[in-house]
Order: sequence, then structure tokens, then C-alpha cells
Amino acid sequence: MDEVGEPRGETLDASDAETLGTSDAVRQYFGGSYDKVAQFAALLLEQGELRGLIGPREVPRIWERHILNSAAVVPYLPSSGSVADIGSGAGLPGIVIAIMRPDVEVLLVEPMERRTVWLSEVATTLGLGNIQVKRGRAEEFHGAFEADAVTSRAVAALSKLVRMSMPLVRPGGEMVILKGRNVALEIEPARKALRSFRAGEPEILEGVTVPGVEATTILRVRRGK
Ligand SMILES: C[S@@+](CC[C@H](N)C(=O)[O-])C[C@H]1O[C@@H](n2cnc3c(N)ncnc32)[C@H](O)[C@@H]1O
Repeated sequence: MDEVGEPRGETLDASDAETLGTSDAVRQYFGGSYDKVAQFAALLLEQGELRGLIGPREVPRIWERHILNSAAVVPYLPSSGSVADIGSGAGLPGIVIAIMRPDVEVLLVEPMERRTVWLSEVATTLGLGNIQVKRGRAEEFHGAFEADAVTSRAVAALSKLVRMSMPLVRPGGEMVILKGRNVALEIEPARKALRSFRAGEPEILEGVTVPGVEATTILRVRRGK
């Protein structure tokens, strides 16, 4: 998974993003969630670069690389309960999850104040009552809460991610992580950390959204009871 780039001073056309974002395939995919997802994309396009949340290279690929990529995790989330998104940044995938799953309580864990201010503003602007923004590093919340599932994208390699995030998963709950194609290489180095949580065998899953948009790789692993 590529990280969201830092601003580099070049400005690209947002028309590609708009074409995909207003396509029938995307509207159908999001269904009743489409209007709020489109509002979130518009906020990111308007303010994301200005506020240092996304780099200019991300503007034309907001829908494909960020919104749809984030949405790919949703089918793998538990049917109810709570999800904590670790290192939410601009709200990826956390805000997309909160929009698509209003029945789930979404905790957005993010240490950078500038980003938590943005996340709270987005939650208010979109009227997302199922979001709690928690400012701090994941490690600071160990023992403070446990969610039914933890999500994460572009935050750390699996071994580190397990140590920082698995304590925030309730026993029997799951980590559901958006990863790159090479995720299998991260599993062996994470074995020791996984064993310390009596975790099950990690599953590598395919996150498919709309036709023509590249599938993403998702890694799901259950915390032992
Ligand atoms: C590359 S960004 C990815 C942001 C977002 N998940 C995305 O995919 O666009 C990594 C984010 O993780 C946050 N982060 C770094 N260390 C963290 C930690 N220990 N606990 C929680 N978040 C952390 C950073 O502040 C940053 O917002």
C-alpha cells in the first residue's frame, strides 16, 4: 500500500477523480451512502491538499486509490459493534467505514492534532453520529478500550501493527488491514507478535469494489480468546 503522499508543489487536474466519482458504477456501489461519500471526497478535494492531508498527486486518484480502496474493507467487518481505525489520517478508511456502516461505532485513533481537528470537522459536517475521534498513539489506549475490529491502512508493517493494535481488539475480535500485494512477506516476521495474542492464521483476502478498479489486498487476523 502506498502511503498518502506529502505535498510536492505540483497541481494536477481533478477531472479524472470527478469522472469516476460520478460514474453509475460508483453510485450503484455505494447506494444510499453515495451522497455522503461524495461529500467526503469533495471535502478532501477542496481542502485536503491545502491542509496538508493529501499530496497533490493524490487529487486525481482520490476515488480509486483512497475512497474505493478504503471501501473494500467494509464487507470484511463484523456485522455489528465497534471498529477502531488506527492512524486514520485524513479519514481513510475510518470515515468511509462510518458512512457505509452507520450501525457500527467507529473510533478514529490519530496522534496528529491537525488531523484530529479535520476528522472531527468532517464528522460534524457530514452528520456522522457514530464517530469518536481519539487523539493519541494507539499504544496510549492499551487498556482503555477494546473494539470488535481494528482497521488500518498505511501505518506500519504487520509485526509492529500487531503490537500496537492487537491490544485494542477484544479477545475473539479481528484486525482487518488494508495492505499491498506483498503482504504475505510480512507474515513470518510477525509470527512472534501474533503468537503473543494467540492469534489465528492470518487470511489474505481480495477487496473488490467496482469493475475496472484494481482489487486491493486485505489481511484479516483473529485475536485469540
Ligand atoms: C501514512 S498515514 C496513513 C493515513 C491513512 N490511514 C491513510 O491510509 O491515508 C499514517 C498515519 O498513522 C498515524 N500514526 C503513526 N503512528 C501511529 C500510532 N502509533 N498510533 C496511531 N496512529 C499513528 C500518523 O499520524 C498518520 O496519520
